[in-house]
Amino acid sequence: MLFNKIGISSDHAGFNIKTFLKGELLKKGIEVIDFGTDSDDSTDYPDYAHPLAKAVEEGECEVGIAICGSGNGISMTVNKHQGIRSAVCWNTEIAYLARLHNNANICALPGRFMKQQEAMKIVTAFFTTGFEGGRHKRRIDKIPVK
Ligand SMILES: O=C(CO)[C@H](O)[C@H](O)COP(=O)(O)O
Repeated sequence: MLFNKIGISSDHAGFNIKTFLKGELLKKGIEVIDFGTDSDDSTDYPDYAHPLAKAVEEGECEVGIAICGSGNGISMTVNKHQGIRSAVCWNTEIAYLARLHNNANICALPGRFMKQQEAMKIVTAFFTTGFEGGRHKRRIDKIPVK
């Protein structure tokens, strides 16, 4: 893994996968900061997305994992933060490209559409891939609204 301090958050639909991923990452000796939610009771994903995004933006966490049912709502929310590039990663190739080409700093997962082991393979691809830079750096520099 390229990162040692990871933030994680989810809504109720992502809670089970969050719990599983957190356990697996801790077993690997990675520090995990959990921004909730803390059960599968119905919640609103922005309440957990914004604290994660802030922590990644401010450097408290190097990168993050954000999980809701489809991955879309929580990814839309964290992407409102200027310093965040979140990608919905639904397979290992997309996760690899999100890092290699987009230098994504949050891996968003569709918790209702993947099994736990699949989610772990996806975050492993994300957290073991570096940014290629070059032409991709020029492009990501053009993403922020001036
Ligand atoms: O995927 C999501 C947002 O993108 C949410 O997890 C989903 O909308 C929650 O739905 P419900 O309140 O019906 O459990």
